Amino acid sequence: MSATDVVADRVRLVLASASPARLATLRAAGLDPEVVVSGVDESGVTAEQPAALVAELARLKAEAVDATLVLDDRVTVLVGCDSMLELDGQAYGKPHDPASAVERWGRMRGRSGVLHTGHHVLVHARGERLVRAEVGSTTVHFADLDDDEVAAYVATGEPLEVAGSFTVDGLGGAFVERIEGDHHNVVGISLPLLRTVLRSLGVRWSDLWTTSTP
Ligand SMILES: Nc1nc2c(ncn2[C@@H]2O[C@H](COP(=O)(O)OP(=O)(O)OP(=O)(O)O)[C@@H](O)[C@H]2O)c(=O)[nH]1
Repeated sequence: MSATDVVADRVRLVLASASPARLATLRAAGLDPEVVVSGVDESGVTAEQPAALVAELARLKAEAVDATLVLDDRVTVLVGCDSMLELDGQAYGKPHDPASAVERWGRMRGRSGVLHTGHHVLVHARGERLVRAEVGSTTVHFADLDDDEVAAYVATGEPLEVAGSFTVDGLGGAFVERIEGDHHNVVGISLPLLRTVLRSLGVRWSDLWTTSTP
């Protein structure tokens, strides 16, 4: 299947993620994915390295949703993702509770970590099932917050349910001094990485733009 075989009105894009940030990122880029949440229990999954962990979790999510899809004659593109912050060799997902968020910021502030996002991409076309997985990694340099700023940020609740206890595009933006690598990879899905992966699987990025693109 060549890239020219895929045309915008015959591509179904499925985002296997509950992440509002991933959905918003894809929509802002002119795509209109169908969201199917995997419900995968991430708690028991382990891996040697943080990058391998996000790759495995992205795979589990994508495969879980793929198993439920009813394919039709359209090309179906399915994307599963997982993000974690690597700090001192350890992988950190969502802190969930304020005490954990405060403790982590105590170790993040004034230092840098690597936000890894696993991308697991499946393409169904002409009876073929193509797969490619890649991990995007972005170095994030954190501001040296004082204790009051950490407390105030945690009190907003934002850090509790995001990987690494921070956002680069939300309230946490003021606490990210610079990054080395892709911005959207930090948010939760790397657009340039996805473009490259899809092209290698015969899907042209511009064919995914919806006709309703503003
Ligand atoms: N807006 C924003 N969200 C972030 C940022 N960093 C991490 N996140 C979010 O943190 C969450 C990481 O948890 P994941 O397990 O990867 O994804 P999830 O939200 O639980 O959704 P699933 O893919 O269904 O598991 C994702 O929703 C990311 O979009 C950021 O800088 N900005």
